[in-house]
Amino acid sequence: MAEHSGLLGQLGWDSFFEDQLADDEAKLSALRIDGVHRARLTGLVGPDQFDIDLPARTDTAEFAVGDWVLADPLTRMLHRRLDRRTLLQRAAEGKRPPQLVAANVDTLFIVASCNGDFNLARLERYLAFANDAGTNPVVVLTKADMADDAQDFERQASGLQRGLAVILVNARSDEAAAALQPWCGPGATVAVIGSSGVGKSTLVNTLVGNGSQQTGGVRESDSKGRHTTTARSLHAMAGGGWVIDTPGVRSLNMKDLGQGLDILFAEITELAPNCKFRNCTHDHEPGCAVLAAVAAGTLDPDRLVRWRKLQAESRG
Ligand SMILES: Nc1nc2c(ncn2[C@@H]2O[C@H](COP(=O)(O)OP(=O)(O)OP(=O)(O)O)[C@@H](O)[C@H]2O)c(=O)[nH]1
Ligand SMILES: [Zn+2]
Repeated sequence: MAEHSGLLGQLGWDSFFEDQLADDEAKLSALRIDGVHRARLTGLVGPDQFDIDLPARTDTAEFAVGDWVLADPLTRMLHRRLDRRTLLQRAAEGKRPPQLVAANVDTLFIVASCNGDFNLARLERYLAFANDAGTNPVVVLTKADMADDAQDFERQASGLQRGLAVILVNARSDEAAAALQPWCGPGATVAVIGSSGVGKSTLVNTLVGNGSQQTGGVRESDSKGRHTTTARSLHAMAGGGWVIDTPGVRSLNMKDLGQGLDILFAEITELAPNCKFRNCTHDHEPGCAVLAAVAAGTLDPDRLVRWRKLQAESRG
């Protein structure tokens, strides 16, 4: 697969995927899935998009945009999907399995704006979701150009999780792309989530560049050399790397977000072993280290209330 290493690397290929190859798989092509349809998958090899030939009974619902697959280099017949580094998924109704939304996203830009819609509990849910998916969350606070005290929003968001990066931007300005460049660049994959109207489209357009919603010069041709038009889900960013923007990512809602709480609430998680009872709910129990921390003023009582609520939901 050496002949592809440059192009593959730009698409996000690295040793995590390379190490999964068996000896007899070295001659296969690696493609990055950029389109998942009912009976069809498309994948990128460098800048070229191909239809992937699917064996009978392949369920495309088992694939997500951002997945890496191996295929025959000539026929593009699917061989197998590689293990994922990260996976964004949505809770389904009832006992149905979760719906796959995007795979191998390195960084999730959680977008909120510096105005009356700003809501810490909502940000916590998005953070829990990012943690659960295995992605690195970065909070992007838009409309900083319209706020009287944008730093105050930044301060509040920064307190939500240890080591959390919080970036103030005007999503309409190219400076936003520069500020987010540490998480972009060749080989990086990002996705953007957040409530309606916070500036997700605006931010994606700024990251892609040139004011166009275009796709970074991706050519479209199927295995027979026919040109096809497919809604693109993986957009090349001007500074390198890819942003996944799909209806699936955009419509993630609160119901989908209730896991990954241990990382988000590390200050609570770390106190719990000091509680007298192993199954302490930090609500009323004697000898509770968490309640003691609240009483001592070292733990924010609002955080405990929100933790309890999310905890109950995630068990729900
Ligand atoms: N001044 C300013 N306006 C912004 C900024 N970000 C977004 N906007 C404006 O806010 C409005 C909503 O932005 P969108 O990008 O459509 O928001 P969205 O999150 O994609 O919204 P949905 O499609 O409903 O999910 C638009 O009019 C943008 O121009 C910003 O940082 N500063
Ligand atoms: Zn306790």
